[in-house]
Amino acid sequence: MCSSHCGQVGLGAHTDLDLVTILYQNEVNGLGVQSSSTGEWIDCIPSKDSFIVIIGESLHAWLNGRLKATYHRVMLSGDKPRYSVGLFTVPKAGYMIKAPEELVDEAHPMLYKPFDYAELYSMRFDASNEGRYTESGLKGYCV
Ligand SMILES: O=C(O)CCC(=O)C(=O)O
Ligand SMILES: [Fe+2]
Repeated sequence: MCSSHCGQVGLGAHTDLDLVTILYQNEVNGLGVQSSSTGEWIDCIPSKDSFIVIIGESLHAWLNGRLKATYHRVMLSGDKPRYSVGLFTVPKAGYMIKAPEELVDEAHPMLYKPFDYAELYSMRFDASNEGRYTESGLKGYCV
């Protein structure tokens, strides 16, 4: 059975800005991840005792694009409440995120200029919070 909000977006499509996010949810699904190759949305159906690991934009930049930041969203379904807790790993303010030399060469030019995570974060999550769902906070900020 599906209530009136079924199929509505609970949390819009976004990437996380941090390094890595670790999510744990109750047994009500709703999280979807987008395939970076096909654009297709894939329902995430974790087993009861598993964690979901999401690559954030900062790790994507630090690894000079070797891993992609995952677009994800939450869709509403059913009547049971969904609970989800997240551990967001973030660099301390003042530390610069910069791809190491080993990952930068002619075939892999540096994708992003070095940046301070705290500044990137405050740009996206300003008072309006509108930046939360911008395409990529990182691209606007430090390409
Ligand atoms: O509710 C979830 O499982 C995802 C939450 C999320 O993507 C976020 O807080 O950035
Ligand atoms: Fe997220």
